[in-house]
This record gives sequence, C-alpha cells and structure tokens, in this order.
Amino acid sequence: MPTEVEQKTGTTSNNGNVTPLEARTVPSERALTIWRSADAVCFDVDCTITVNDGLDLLAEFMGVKEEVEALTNKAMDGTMSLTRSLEERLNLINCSPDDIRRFIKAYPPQSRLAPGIKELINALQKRGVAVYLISGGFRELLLPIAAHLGIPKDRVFANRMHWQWDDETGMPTKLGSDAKQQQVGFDTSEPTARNQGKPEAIARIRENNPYNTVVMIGDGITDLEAVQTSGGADLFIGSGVVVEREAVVAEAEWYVYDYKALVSALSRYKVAVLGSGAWACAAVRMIAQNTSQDDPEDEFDDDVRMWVHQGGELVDTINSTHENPAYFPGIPLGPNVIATGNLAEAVADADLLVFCAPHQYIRGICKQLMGKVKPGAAAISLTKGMRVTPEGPELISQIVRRTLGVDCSVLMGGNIAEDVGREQLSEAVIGYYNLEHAQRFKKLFRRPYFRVTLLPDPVGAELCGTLKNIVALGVGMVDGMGMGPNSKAAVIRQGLLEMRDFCQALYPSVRDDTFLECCGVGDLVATCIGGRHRRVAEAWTRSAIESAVAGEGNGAGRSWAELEKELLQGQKLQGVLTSNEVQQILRTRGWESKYPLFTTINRIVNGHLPPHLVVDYLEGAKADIAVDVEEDIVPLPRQPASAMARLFGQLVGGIMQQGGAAAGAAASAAAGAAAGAASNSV
Ligand SMILES: NC(=O)c1ccc[n+]([C@@H]2O[C@H](COP(=O)([O-])OP(=O)(O)OC[C@H]3O[C@@H](n4cnc5c(N)ncnc54)[C@H](O)[C@@H]3O)[C@@H](O)[C@H]2O)c1
Ligand SMILES: O=P(O)(O)OC[C@H](O)CO
Repeated sequence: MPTEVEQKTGTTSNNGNVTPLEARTVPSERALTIWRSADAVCFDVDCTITVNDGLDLLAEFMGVKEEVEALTNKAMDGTMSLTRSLEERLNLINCSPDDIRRFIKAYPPQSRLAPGIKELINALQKRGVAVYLISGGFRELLLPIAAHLGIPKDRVFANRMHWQWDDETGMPTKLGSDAKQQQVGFDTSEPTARNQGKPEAIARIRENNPYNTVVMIGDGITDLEAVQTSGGADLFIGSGVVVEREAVVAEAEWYVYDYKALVSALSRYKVAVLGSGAWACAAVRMIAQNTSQDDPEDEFDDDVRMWVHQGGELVDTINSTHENPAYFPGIPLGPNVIATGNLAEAVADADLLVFCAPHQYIRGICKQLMGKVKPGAAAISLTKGMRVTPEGPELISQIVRRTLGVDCSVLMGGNIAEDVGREQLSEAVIGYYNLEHAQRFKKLFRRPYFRVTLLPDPVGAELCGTLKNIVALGVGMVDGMGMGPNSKAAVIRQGLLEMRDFCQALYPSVRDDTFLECCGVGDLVATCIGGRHRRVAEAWTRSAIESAVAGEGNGAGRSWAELEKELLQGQKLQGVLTSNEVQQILRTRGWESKYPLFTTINRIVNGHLPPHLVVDYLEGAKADIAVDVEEDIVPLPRQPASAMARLFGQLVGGIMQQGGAAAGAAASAAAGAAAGAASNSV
C-alpha cells in the first residue's frame, strides 16, 4: 500500500504503477451515505485475494505464468475483450478437474486472502448486507474462496468451464498431448464472460432481489463498468488493496487502500447529548427513539450518551430506571440512553454532539471539551441564550464553533419540554450552515409528533429562541398584574417587532420570514402561554405587589433567585440574564430608545421601574435611568433600590385603595405617573 506521502506526490507505488495525485481516498458524503445504506455489496474476486482471481496462480501452477499474466492485464486495462482474454488464458492453462483439485490443495484460500477482506465481509453480513462475488474468473476456482468468506454459492457470479468427457471413464478430462487440442473452453453465455458483464450480473441480482442500494467493489476496469451502466450498481468503490490501476483510481468515486477504511465508515454515527435538564431529556428521548428504530439506512448507533452535570447518584438512577426524576419525572427516556457524569467520556468517539445546557454554562463546557472532540464531528445547539463580551455578542453556536472547531447547527421552536415528552405535536426548525449535517440532525430528531424543517437562517433562528425569553418575562408581568389577553397580545406583538429589529440590526442577513416560523412567532407564543419565564415573572410580580400592599420589604417582594429555586426546582431561568446581556448591547450602541419594550422589561427586572410600566413601555424606556453597565452584567439582578421600592409600594398601595381586584387595570393607568416619578427618584 502506498504511503500517504507517495499518494500525494504521485510517486511510484509498490506495484510499479504511478499513483495519481488525486487519489480519492476520502469518500464524498454521497458515497458514504450509499455505502452505509447498501443492501448488497458485490466484490470482484480479484480484490479479495492476493493473486489475481486464482487464474494467474493456476497459470503458474501449470507453468504458463508470464503469458497468462500478460493476457489478464490486457483485459483489466481494457486493451483486449474479456471473452477473448479468457479464451486465450484458458487455452494456455489447459487444466483438468484434477489439476484444479491439486491446485486448491496447494494454495488453500485462507493462504491468499487480501488483508482485511474477511473482517469487511463479516462486518457487512453482520449488518444484514448481502455479499456477492462477481468475477470474470472461474467458478471452479472461486467456490472454495466464497466458502471461506462465508458467501453462499448462489451469490457467486462467474464463468463456468466446459469439459471434455472421456469416452472410456465418463469423467471430465483434458484430451491428448497437444495443448491446442486440449482446450476445454467455457460457457460464454454467462454475463461475466464478456465486457459489460458485471453490470449485467448486478441487473440480474436486482431483478431477483428487492435491493434498493447495491455497491460494487473492485480493482479492474470491468468492475468500474458496474456503475457506468444503468441498472448496475449505485456506487463503485475502487480497491487498491491488492493491485492499483491508474484508470480505476482516476474514475472511482471512492478509492481505498485498506479495507479498514470501509469497515470504519460502516460504523454508525454515535450521538452525545450534553445536558440533562427537561429539554435535554425530551431531546434525548426523541433521539433514542430514532436511533433504536429499525430503518433501512440505520445510520445511528443505538446507544445515546447523555452527560449529567451532577454526576453520581443521578447518573446511577438514570441508568437503572431510564428516567431522570430530577428534571423529567415520570417520562421514560429509553433503555438505550446511557448517562455519564464524565464529560470527556460522553463525547469520546461521538460524531454528533447535541448541546442542551443553560447558556451560561456552555462556554465552560466547551473549554473542558477542547481537544477531546472527534475530528469531523458535527454539533447542534438546542440552548437558548447568548453571551456578551466587550467585543460584542456571541451566539451559543458560535462559541461551540470557535472553541471546538466543529460545524454547529441550531434546533429552535416552540418546544415546552414536558409537552414534547408527552408526544404532543410540536414543531422545530434546524437552522444550518452545512446542509448535509442539518439533514442528518433532522433524521435524528424528527418524530411523528415532532415536525422538523430546515431553515438556512441559523442566526435568525438562534436569536429568536434567545430573545423570546425577555418577552415572556414581560408577559408574566402582565399576568402578575391580573391583566387580560389584550394586554398580553400587545406585549407579544411589540416583542416580536423588537426581536426582528434587534436581530436584523446586529445581523442584517437575518430573514424576515424567520419570524413567522416556529422558531419565531411559534416559540414566542408557546413560551408566553406555557413557559417557565412567564410563570416565574408572574410570581415575581405578584410577590412585589403583595409585599408593597403589605408594606413589607420596601415593596421589593421575593428575588428572582428565590423564585427560580422554588418554582423551577433546579431548572434555570435564563431570561433575566439574557435581558441584562441584551441590554448591555442596547446601551453600548445607544439603541435603548429603539427597543422600548426590551428596555422597560430590563429596568423592571432590575428594580428600576415598577412592573406596571410593561404595558406602557414607551414611557418606561423614556425614564432617565443611570446604570452601571458592568455592574448590570451579573447572573441575577439585584433587588430594587430602596427609593424605588418605596415608590413602588406607594404606587401599589394607591392602586389597591382604588379597588382591590381591579388593581391590574388601575395599575396600567397609573403606570405613566409611576414612570415619571421613577425617573425623578432614581
Ligand atoms: N425546558 C424547556 O422546555 C426548553 C425548551 C426548549 C429549549 N430550552 C432551552 O434548552 C436549554 C436547556 O434547558 P433544560 O430545560 O434542558 O435545562 P435547564 O435550563 O432547566 O437547566 C437544568 C440543567 O442545567 C444543568 N446545570 C446546572 N448547573 C450547571 C452547571 N454549573 N454546569 C452545567 N450544567 C449545569 C443541570 O444539571 C440540568 O441538566 C436552555 O437553554 C433552555 O432555554 C428549554
Ligand atoms: O420554559 P421557557 O420559558 O424557558 O421556554 C421553554 C422553551 O424555550 C419554549 O420553546
């Protein structure tokens, strides 16, 4: 086998042929897909044994080596018709059945198998792939090889010798002493007896078997024909394991010097999910359903590894009960989900990486993964959030790409984890740069209840998933004040508008129609109806009002951290952090007034304005609030300033005096006044 250097420089290989510069040893995606989905693989016998289909060796055995070899090469190089070359070779060899028996005894198949061929055929057969031998050689010489490789006789396509029958003994024999008269001939009606015979043999195989995908592997020009004729093979793989032919190297879509390359390309994609929260569990469940499913392509390894941040007991519980009681109780993940607390172990050998942890941890996870990810792996991020650095914003998929050097798509949509776990209809898009990776991920995620479409706007999709969390906080505030659907719809509409403007201001390539997709308006509506951000923001607002009414805690109510812990029980509330991150961008770019809803929500979240102003966001954004940019970029915001809290308390007190249950309506009316007061007092 030539070394990599020899291949690249076009030097002479060990068999005397010149290796072309462009040896196609790296399969195209097309070739890989066909190879992995093959129902039948046909081998030319020449590339399964170290000496040309036995005929050359038989020639040596019969003492006519050089003459026969020359004829073989003429047929292989296409300079002589196959039929003629066979006739002439057979005439020269001129053997009897007894000669063949002696020959096979002298050269048993196991002594001349090509390196790695048995392992390759075993691997194919283990996968349920039908293996054939198709050869321009002779059945009489090939059947022992087929038997040794575990290939049934009826899967051997080759020529058949004709024998003369001895009048005396009734046994097949050769005649007389004159070589010319001893010719036994062969059956020229077999397709393999002529050029174009291999595609014809494959067409026959296809006629008699329901194969969708057939691959031909060989080292000669007649093998290459298998793919150049309609009805023949879907893919030709050139083999340089035994002999390398320039014409074949030049034409083969994929060329191998070692059968190990084919065995390893057969192996299925291994999947690792990084995260074990509710959405990670819903995702791993879908993935595990798909990888364990019997599908014709069978592209994925059944087992799916899931990294569990907590490790320890939770890992053991998941592996023994196949459930994650901490984040996804009552919903089975699947017996083929294998949890591990070891990040490196989770990604070892993984071809497909699914990132699904809260956004604030992704950078740390990636740092730990540097140098541990398989080269050529592809990633997808399900995480909603972004990072803001002094240099500007960085999306989660960008962090993955930058730190690990792998392609990273995103999967976004209105996907409340528990609903997906209950197999209720949900939609998602895969935003992608690399279409082939996106298609593979689509196969990994799509389920009858989970519709996945591809969207060539990865940035738009990811930012939508990030920004909707801010709007959901606003909707939760509206709920917390007891306001109805009209007010929520108004906040949602303005939120969608600001989401679009913000995305396109930062990334002008983001498409308008992305906002009408399930990652845009779909996710926004789902989160604002049933998400945790809405729920926690509602509780936060109610608590603030109650505390103000009771005159306790300076009207501050309970903190976000406290409510996150109590209501989400380990799940993370990313929207508060995202609001601060987005606000830093708005502030540093002087865009706050262009995004009045985002700005007002951020000021409310941080206690600079009362919640009522969420429905009067134009006023909220006008308030002249001095904030320390650096100080604001903290994981959880500080409590309201005491001056603000007092103001908030007075305001709510006034509202409550106006009519108890009607407080919500009154609150919105009072919001304008509050904004003015707030701007004066902070
Ligand atoms: N929950 C949903 O319905 C849903 C739906 C769609 C998208 N998402 C997004 O998916 C991502 C993950 O959400 P989720 O619901 O799976 O999890 P989550 O947001 O509820 O967070 C819990 C997970 O965070 C992990 N965690 C806690 N501390 C950690 C640390 N220091 N380092 C690393 N991991 C840590 C926990 O182990 C647990 O797996 C988020 O970005 C979220 O916005 C969530
Ligand atoms: O529960 P939330 O608010 O984090 O939203 C969950 C998902 O992002 C909805 O698609």
